[in-house]
Amino acid sequence: MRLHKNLVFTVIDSILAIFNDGEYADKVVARALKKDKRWGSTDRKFVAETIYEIVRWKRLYAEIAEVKDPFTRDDAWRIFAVWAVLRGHKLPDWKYFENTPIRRIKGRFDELSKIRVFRESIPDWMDELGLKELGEKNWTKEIAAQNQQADVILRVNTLKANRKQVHAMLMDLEIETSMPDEYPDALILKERANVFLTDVFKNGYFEVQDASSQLVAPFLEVQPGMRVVDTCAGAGGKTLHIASLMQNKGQIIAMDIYESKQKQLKLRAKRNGAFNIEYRIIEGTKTIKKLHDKADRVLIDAPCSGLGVLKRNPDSKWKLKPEFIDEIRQTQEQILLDYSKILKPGGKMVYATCSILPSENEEQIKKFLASDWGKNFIFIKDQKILASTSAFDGFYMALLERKS
Ligand SMILES: C[S@@+](CC[C@H](N)C(=O)[O-])C[C@H]1O[C@@H](n2cnc3c(N)ncnc32)[C@H](O)[C@@H]1O
Repeated sequence: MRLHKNLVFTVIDSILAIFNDGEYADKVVARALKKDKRWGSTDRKFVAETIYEIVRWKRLYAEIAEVKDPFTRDDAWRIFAVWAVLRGHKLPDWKYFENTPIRRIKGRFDELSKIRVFRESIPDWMDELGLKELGEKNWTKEIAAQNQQADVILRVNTLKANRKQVHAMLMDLEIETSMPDEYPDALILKERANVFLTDVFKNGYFEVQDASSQLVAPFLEVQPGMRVVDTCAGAGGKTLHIASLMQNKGQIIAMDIYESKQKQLKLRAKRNGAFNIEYRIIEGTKTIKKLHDKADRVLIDAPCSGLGVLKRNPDSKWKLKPEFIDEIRQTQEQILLDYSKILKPGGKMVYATCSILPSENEEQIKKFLASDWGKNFIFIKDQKILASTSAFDGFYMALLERKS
């Protein structure tokens, strides 16, 4: 594809906003795509994918381009030139590309590809953490897998239709999907498409949700008629899945500390036709105490480092800080102790994260079970999902039962 100036200018503006102004890549991409109504699907694809690729490979490209944070506009052009050369584009005769050292770029790429932090384009601290927690062999495979572009995966809303029906509805719109055996409600897009624009989406027949994430709600073993508390519901990816598994029978209490996320969940629930959800904002310990011993099932989809979902959020490589991971581990520990009290004796609870670090996952569960309160619980099973073994997001989930 020929490089078009207005598309490339948009990419340059966008990467500067992400790298220098700390903006989130998804928001910047959404804004960039609204810039010019005349752009066709190929143009939009170029803008979105190029921004994400440059974000993903920032450290490698900056090293090859010999530029350092914070980037000037000229630096951003040099980074772009590295991207273009490595992707095999013929550089147009624009002034920004004068004197681009094409052979040197390729040579530096070959050299730096021998060193993991550059090849996989990650900060040193992240590499050290991954090595310490997963060991050399697993970390090397895992970080490589997390640098692949993520598939677009849908979860069929079985309150409205079954998977075959939604597959057919999308086929009518020339959106081809596959139906993986191990994920009963999932449809995987064969080619990327903006599914949010379809009436099938607007009428609530599916949500976009990674395949690994789709394993969490079934892990909780919910049944229609139960009382289920989703303690960290956020915008409700898992709440909506639980609602469909419960066939709208029983009660779901969706909680979070942020009202803005709950607002999104309310809109999604309406679209999905999920009627059995009550909403609560956690304002302090009182909100939790009122629910002590009341639930058949509790889901703790805990806040975490997100180190299992770098495919989807490559800018986390640059935004995440080790201090944040230390803090979030403490939050996880506290949440497990506090929110597990919501469970009735005999009830079951799932603790889940989208992290691949044992210190946020199985080690948190071990610590909980060894605590005074944790002695009231039985460990039933857990599942550790790496992106390198599943081809989907990295996730962890553990099922515990409160003793009767
Ligand atoms: C992994 S996200 C949840 C994703 C959501 N369950 C879904 O499936 O879409 C973790 C959520 O925990 C919330 N959170 C952070 N600290 C919390 C706390 N102390 N109590 C409850 N929720 C908290 C965050 O606002 C965030 O929405």
